[in-house]
Amino acid sequence: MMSAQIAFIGGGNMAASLIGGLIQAGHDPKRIAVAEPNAARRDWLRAQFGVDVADHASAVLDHAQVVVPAVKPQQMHDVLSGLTLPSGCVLVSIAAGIELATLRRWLGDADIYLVRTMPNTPALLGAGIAGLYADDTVPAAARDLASYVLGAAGTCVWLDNEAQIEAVTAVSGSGPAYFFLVTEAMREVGEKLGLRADIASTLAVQTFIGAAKMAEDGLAKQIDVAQLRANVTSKGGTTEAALRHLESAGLRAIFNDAMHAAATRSRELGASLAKET
Ligand SMILES: NC(=O)C1=CN([C@@H]2O[C@H](COP(=O)(O)OP(=O)(O)OC[C@H]3O[C@@H](n4cnc5c(N)ncnc54)[C@H](O)[C@@H]3O)[C@@H](O)[C@H]2O)C=CC1
Ligand SMILES: O=C(O)[C@@H]1CCC=N1
Repeated sequence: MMSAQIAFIGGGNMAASLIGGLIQAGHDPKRIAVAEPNAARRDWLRAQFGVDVADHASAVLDHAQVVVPAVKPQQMHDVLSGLTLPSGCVLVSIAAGIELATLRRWLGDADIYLVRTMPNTPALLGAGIAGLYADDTVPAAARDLASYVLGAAGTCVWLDNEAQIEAVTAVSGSGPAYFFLVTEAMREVGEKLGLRADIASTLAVQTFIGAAKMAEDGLAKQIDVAQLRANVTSKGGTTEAALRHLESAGLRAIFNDAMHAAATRSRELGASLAKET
């Protein structure tokens, strides 16, 4: 698998995260080719990763065993409908919302295997998690290639049905942003409480990192995050005062609404793009 030729169409945030993960896992950068229309971004990709870059998709598809279109969902139809894909390759979709049936329609009668996935940006550091789905027509070898590309950048979870990708999008695809927002808020309040900006920022980010490491350790040792939270919360203490406020202000309901909005948006995106094309 380390010798697989992998083509990315689009070299933006998510492509860079997956490429970073692959290279960190030892994949030869010369066996990764990226098509990216933006010249400054091409220079950055070359300098950062040592991968082959081109300005056009057709220039990166030669001998590709895996093709990852990493453009915005709204650009996907134009990009895919103009492509001649190598026969037998695996197309790994990372696009939010777009259903396999729509992708298949856009690709016409291309003789390829389709895998729909939802990764996340911590892939850049090998700390990603992705949900993957393929239908019964996709053989094990093709699934293994998709697992290799996303697994190089973190953990892979295969799903039972395609609709579950929407839930994955709401939890882990968009999820890093929720934690970043909380960290931003904590940093701002730290300043309001009298800390220097740089100190508030370091405290908030390092707390996020420390809590994430404890949660990871808990996952391995089967200590639930609710238990970890309880361990911080002394009876009658400061954490209890803060958590009581978060709970009574409806934090769980806010997350419920926010994550349902993400899942709904995924469905809407898919439906509107399917209708337009
Ligand atoms: N950013 C994230 O956290 C995640 C994004 N995704 C999915 O990844 C895909 C890409 O998203 P981002 O990387 O965030 O977007 P982005 O905007 O950072 O990257 C898109 C890249 O595609 C390039 N591009 C535009 N037209 C092109 C064309 N015709 N041919 C080749 N390249 C072209 C752009 O110049 C840009 O560099 C989307 O479909 C999104 O749903 C999935 C999971 C997480
Ligand atoms: O915001 C988005 O649409 C993409 C998909 C998941 C994370 N970013």
